[in-house]
Amino acid sequence: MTWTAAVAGATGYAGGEALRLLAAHPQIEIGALTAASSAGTQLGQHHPHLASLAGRTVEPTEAVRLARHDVVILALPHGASGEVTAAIEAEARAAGTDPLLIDCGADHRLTDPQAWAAFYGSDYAGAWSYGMPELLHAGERTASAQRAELAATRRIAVPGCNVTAVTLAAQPGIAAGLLDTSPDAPAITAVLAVGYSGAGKSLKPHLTAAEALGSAQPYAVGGTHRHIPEITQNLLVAGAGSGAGRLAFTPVLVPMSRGILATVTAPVTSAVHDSDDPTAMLRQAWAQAYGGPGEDGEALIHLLPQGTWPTTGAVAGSGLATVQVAYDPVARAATMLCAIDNLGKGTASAALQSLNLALGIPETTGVITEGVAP
Ligand SMILES: NC(=O)C1=CN([C@@H]2O[C@H](COP(=O)(O)OP(=O)(O)OC[C@H]3O[C@@H](n4cnc5c(N)ncnc54)[C@H](OP(=O)(O)O)[C@@H]3O)[C@@H](O)[C@H]2O)C=CC1
Ligand SMILES: CC(=O)N[C@@H](CCC(=O)OP(=O)(O)O)C(=O)O
Repeated sequence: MTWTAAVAGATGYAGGEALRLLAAHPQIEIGALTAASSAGTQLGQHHPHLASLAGRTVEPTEAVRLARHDVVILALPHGASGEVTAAIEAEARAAGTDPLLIDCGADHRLTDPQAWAAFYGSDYAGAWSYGMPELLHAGERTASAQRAELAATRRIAVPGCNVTAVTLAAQPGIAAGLLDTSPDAPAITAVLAVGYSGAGKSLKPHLTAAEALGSAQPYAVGGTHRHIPEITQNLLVAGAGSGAGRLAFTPVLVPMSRGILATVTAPVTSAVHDSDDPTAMLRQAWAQAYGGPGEDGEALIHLLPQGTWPTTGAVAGSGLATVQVAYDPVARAATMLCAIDNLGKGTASAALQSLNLALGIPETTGVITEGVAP
């Protein structure tokens, strides 16, 4: 069986990566490609690497063009996609169609309208099923509840890329009750090295080569990044206590086109630091969630052998995440790392996994499971 898929925001980075994967998906036929200012141009002008789609004409983003497809992937600026998804739903109701809608933007991720208002400010568009199949729910040691939800939904919100890296790094320790997230515990701290493509393709002075090459640039410092409530939301789903609400999050732009390396530290419980082998205790929880090195487990999340560290280079171009956890006896903390490609596991691969689950086909169909090196 095949399904038609349209991509809105096709000329952007996230839309382009979704198309790269869809073009190789055996059960997807690519339909309308839409955008805004670039409507009327050919896709090859924007994505010369997408050879099979180079001659396709970019259309305006209009609900009537999108709603006739089986699947619509939206990769639009946040705030824009909420309006477009509402228009597609209205058009689909009128036409008697029921497209699977997958939004790569932030508009449908947050379940708390107040968190949306505090960090985004535009009208709240409502929460959809969260497109992270590996998200652990409280009480789970391997992920199944989120997969079940995605298999039964027609509306999917793809996670933010920084959120994905932090959540995958830390959630096994939360779900196993090994991290101290009690109300008075020290804050969880996340510092991320992030690549430029996370900021989208539009021209920004701080992203020109003259400003960015050879320089590391922190941004959204001091509790202001809009991904903070989304990370907290995930950690609470995984079973965190209210202390997880005091997440200290600092992203730093570094000179690479793609990639995120998240380093997350959190205090461990007394059960961990009083144990004979805290490292083994921590690693066991991560291995249970994802599978240990060389073992079966999550197909796209790899716990590395002890003492080896995730790198962005090893996951570039793929849908993989690599993770590691170490015990810091001086800080009485777990140091947890995760590397992803922001456009891979951070966007398009997560969208494709969710699409596959919702259509009832094997979850990793079309997802790239090997990196590119050097
Ligand atoms: N880049 C990343 O790593 C990640 C991005 N995302 C999310 O994906 C979405 C897209 O991001 P990204 O690809 O980086 O952004 P880009 O700026 O690269 O692309 C934006 C796309 O949206 C189109 N567009 C802009 N405004 C409108 C509008 N009002 N109506 C219709 N189309 C519009 C643009 O068309 P045109 O070229 O014609 O202007 C372009 O195709 C965002 O919500 C982003 O937050 C999520 C995770 C990671
Ligand atoms: C480098 C850079 O600017 N990165 C973006 C992350 C983009 C992302 O995750 O997308 P959403 O907008 O869909 O949440 C940021 O930090 O805001």
